[in-house]
Amino acid sequence: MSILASSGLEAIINPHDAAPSREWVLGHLADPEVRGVCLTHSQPSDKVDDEFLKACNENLKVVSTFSVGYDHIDIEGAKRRGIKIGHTPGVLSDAVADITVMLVLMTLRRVEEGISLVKSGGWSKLPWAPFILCGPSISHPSLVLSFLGFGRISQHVLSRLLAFTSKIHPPQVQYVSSHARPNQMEIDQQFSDRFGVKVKRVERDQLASESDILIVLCDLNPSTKDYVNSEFLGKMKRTAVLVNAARGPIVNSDDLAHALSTGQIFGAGLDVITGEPDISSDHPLVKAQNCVIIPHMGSADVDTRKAMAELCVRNAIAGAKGDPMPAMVQ
Ligand SMILES: O=CC(=O)O
Repeated sequence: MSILASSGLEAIINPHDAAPSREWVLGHLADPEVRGVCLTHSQPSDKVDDEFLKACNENLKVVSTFSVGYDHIDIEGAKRRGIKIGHTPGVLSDAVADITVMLVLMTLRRVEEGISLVKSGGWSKLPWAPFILCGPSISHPSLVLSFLGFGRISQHVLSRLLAFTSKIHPPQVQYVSSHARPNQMEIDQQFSDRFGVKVKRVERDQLASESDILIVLCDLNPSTKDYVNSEFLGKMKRTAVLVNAARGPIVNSDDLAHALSTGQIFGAGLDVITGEPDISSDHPLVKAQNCVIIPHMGSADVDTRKAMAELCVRNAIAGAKGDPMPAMVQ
């Protein structure tokens, strides 16, 4: 029996194999029989804003998002109305870490350029030379590997990347987190012991100027929006690569496009981009040969999506019944 069937609750399911209209969503929210709603982070119909919250009938107890991120939800507004929020942390960490590592390697090794060369028929015209299509080495002896945000997914990425970096000269690992903790040295020592390399929290300037590989995996919130802007990019090494697998607006797209076209940084790998999914083929970042862009598919493996679906539904059922939710946003 499915989790839903055994819950004794009834579900109203979007009948179309496409995003529902906003009207359809808002219309159902008003129904006093509706106690909870499952939604995603990627559809305009699913934005939990003032309009959404005002449409909710007063018996609605829970909004459960099929995502770990919840920047599409007005958390404070929901709390004021007594609505709990569920999300899907943990179950997607491996899948997102896999795709992040893929973007790191593709960006360093100029795979975007290589693929376009083959597809455009340009390969046979390319004279071979020792440094043709070469990029910075991931096993470079003084590699600095950095993270903007060092939560679950970043830590999964670090474990994977350490399989590629030099064993003789291990990389230095640094990260920025929202604020230093009183026991920061102890925390960093625990990370260092766990990963077998030196891990330390640094400030923004150091993150910008010292990174060879910078991976963005933090929440989008007012303090991280446009965090990577022209001033930040201007401090980065010309050989550095940037990977964003978190949310588009953390990296300013215009500033990144400029940094890539002027050689201010070596390359970028993006699973997310401001304005997605409405990104045209003449967007400067899409056109940039030193930028790999994929359409926000970090968690897109079958087992992960099944696990996310299950957690999302379990959160909704528990929230609707007033039971403790498996993964509630605090
Ligand atoms: O971006 C994906 C998610 O938040 O799950």
